Amino acid sequence: MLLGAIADDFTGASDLANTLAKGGMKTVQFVGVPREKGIACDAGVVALKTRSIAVKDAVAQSIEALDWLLAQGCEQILFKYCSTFDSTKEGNIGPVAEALLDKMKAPIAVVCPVFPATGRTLFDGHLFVLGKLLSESGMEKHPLTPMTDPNIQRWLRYQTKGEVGLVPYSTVRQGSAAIKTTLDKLAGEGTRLAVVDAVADEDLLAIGSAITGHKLVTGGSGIALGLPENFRKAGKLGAQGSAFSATSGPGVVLSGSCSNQSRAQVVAYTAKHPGIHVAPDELMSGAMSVDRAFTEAMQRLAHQPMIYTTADPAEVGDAQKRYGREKIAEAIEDFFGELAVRLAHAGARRIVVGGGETSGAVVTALEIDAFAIGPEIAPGVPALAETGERGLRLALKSGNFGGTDFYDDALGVLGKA
Ligand SMILES: Nc1ncnc2c1ncn2[C@@H]1O[C@H](COP(=O)(O)OP(=O)(O)OP(=O)(O)O)[C@@H](O)[C@H]1O
Ligand SMILES: O=C(O)[C@@H](O)C(=O)CO
Repeated sequence: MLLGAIADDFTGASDLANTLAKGGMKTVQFVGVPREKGIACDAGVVALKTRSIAVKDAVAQSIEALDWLLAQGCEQILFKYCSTFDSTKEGNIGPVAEALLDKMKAPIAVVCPVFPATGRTLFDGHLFVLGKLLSESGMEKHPLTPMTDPNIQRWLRYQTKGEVGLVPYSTVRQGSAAIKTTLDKLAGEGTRLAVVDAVADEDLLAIGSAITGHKLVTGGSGIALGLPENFRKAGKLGAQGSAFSATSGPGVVLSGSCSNQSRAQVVAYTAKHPGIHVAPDELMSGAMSVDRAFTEAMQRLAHQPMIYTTADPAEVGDAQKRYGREKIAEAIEDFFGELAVRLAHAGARRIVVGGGETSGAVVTALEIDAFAIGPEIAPGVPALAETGERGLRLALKSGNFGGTDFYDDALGVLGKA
């Protein structure tokens, strides 16, 4: 294993695995830190669910993943977080990045959430989503990590002990040598994390080349664009090949994401397929349960039903006020996890999930060990094949990824009924 990645959520892990596989690295996505040695591959992506947990737990789990990846021989480690920098002022990106730097005795790491294919760009340290400032993009209403400040340097400073630097776009556009010189200078001054501007894939390729040999890299999946080439140039990449193949069997969609794009996707999908809406009040009162949702889904299984809690920000806010943000999130995630297990047991073979936390809950409950990476369904979302005997096919969609018809497209790429 040459490149080891630690992803703070499951959709993010498959987003990164997609970029690395497309870049020509044989890539495997692991669910949590494996207990055994890894499957032979160029890049191993360990998917954690550390985005919204307590800082000390996020740090401990990330260090455990780091130790395992280093033991597999990884030369470079990538800490993958969200392209919308999902975190609170209290953590977790800064503390995890600093702990990884310390453990690896690395002088500096870049911080680059940029992902141009999905409209995430960074200029003067300010993050934009499809041309809108992060804090005006809808992300300011995120159920768990509302992003109310678009200035990534400032946001990260709340979270870190050390200084956070900036490599501005004026440097990035001069190319890889200028970026490297600036990063070396910042490192010499004691800066350990440097936010790096980028607006296009070619900027990410230049940054990728500038950070050849950096022990730690941090960012969204875009920062990985240029990394396979570094290993290729060094003659370290073998023949590529994916263990993914499509399957046949019933398909279901589980949507727990409440993002703008997810809401549009749910409307589009339920116009053509059965939709089973799960309201927080019904779930908390017991009027809706895993049993009931399962029965309703099974009656409609031939039509690829969607079970969803997706709701608009006012409804989410209401539920959070009534039950507490964490309590309602946990109840919904447990619900989706248990439901996925029941559906898989009853024959569902293709499962598409919307939302990172939701995907984490589902994949963990299904006790999947690892995934082979298949074709890209939409930017940032590959088809996945469980490596174990059961061989479920999944797609884990980040909240704001994919076009309006993503769910139909995804089930089609995973196989047929
Ligand atoms: N109706 C609802 N009311 C309150 N909370 C909800 C509701 N529906 C879902 N949630 C919770 O909101 C969170 C949504 O987060 P999730 O990561 O799944 O989606 P996302 O943030 O849009 O996706 P991503 O992180 O991939 O961008 C989950 O914890 C989920 O349980
Ligand atoms: O970077 C992104 O936007 C996604 O991979 C993600 O992490 C969303 O959960």
